[in-house]
Amino acid sequence: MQLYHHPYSLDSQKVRLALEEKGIDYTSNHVNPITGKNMDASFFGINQSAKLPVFQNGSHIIFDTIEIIQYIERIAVSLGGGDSSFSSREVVEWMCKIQEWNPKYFTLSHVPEKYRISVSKFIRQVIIARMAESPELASSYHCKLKDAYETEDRLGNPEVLKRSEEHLVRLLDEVETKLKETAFLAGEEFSMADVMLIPVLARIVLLNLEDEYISSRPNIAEYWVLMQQRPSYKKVIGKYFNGWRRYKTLVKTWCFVRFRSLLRRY
Ligand SMILES: N[C@@H](CCC(=O)N[C@@H](CS)C(=O)NCC(=O)O)C(=O)O
Repeated sequence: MQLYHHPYSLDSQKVRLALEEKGIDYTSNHVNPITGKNMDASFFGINQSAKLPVFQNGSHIIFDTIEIIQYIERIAVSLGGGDSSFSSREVVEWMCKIQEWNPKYFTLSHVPEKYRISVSKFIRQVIIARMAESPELASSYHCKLKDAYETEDRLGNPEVLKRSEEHLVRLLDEVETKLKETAFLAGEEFSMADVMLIPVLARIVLLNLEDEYISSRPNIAEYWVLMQQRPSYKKVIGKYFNGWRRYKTLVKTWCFVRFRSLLRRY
């Protein structure tokens, strides 16, 4: 089984947490969207949305995060390990609710403009270069290019950012109320609903917004401390984003983009 993912990608983190929690072995393939690796024809040819994660088991390829997690559950049940069961309706409802919040505009609006504009310009150049190399994929590359320009436009619209923030606040308020009653999001047991929520909280922390969104909600704050102690969290997220490593990962990616841009090597 192959997983195409990146440690920065929030949906990739959800799938990797599920794989770790269920104890499923897989081959890990890093595809960094910030350096435009998702636009390489070898990856883009099988996934013309260029989005991560992608899960492949033989000829079976899945692109949707929730579908991948449900497939992982089926594998775990067929292997019959310790914690192997299907998600209840309540768990699936929470999974869908969390997946409805798109972190894209919220994240980009908190990245300093200087970095955001350079990366966006770099990615557009990468798309143009890949389009010239693989003309048979030109129409799909063209869609990605259009998407990149639209993202920039939408980031200039305060309404878009306001809606994204309001959506996150509604979600967190609902989570806060639920965690007053139960230890985990969908009851007294850890579930795939928690797997979906942990990367959202980790993203908030990565953007230095913990005080505003987490510390101000005591039940989430307590839950977050516990979640960070799980081995799956440490392996999938903590390892990349704790202490100095957080800067190492970011600086490495930024240097790659700057260097390639200076050399005009896309
Ligand atoms: N297929 C995914 C989409 C996941 C997604 O939006 N991935 C982001 C990273 S978390 C991505 O790959 N963005 C790169 C791009 O759009 O080019 C789903 O479950 O909805």
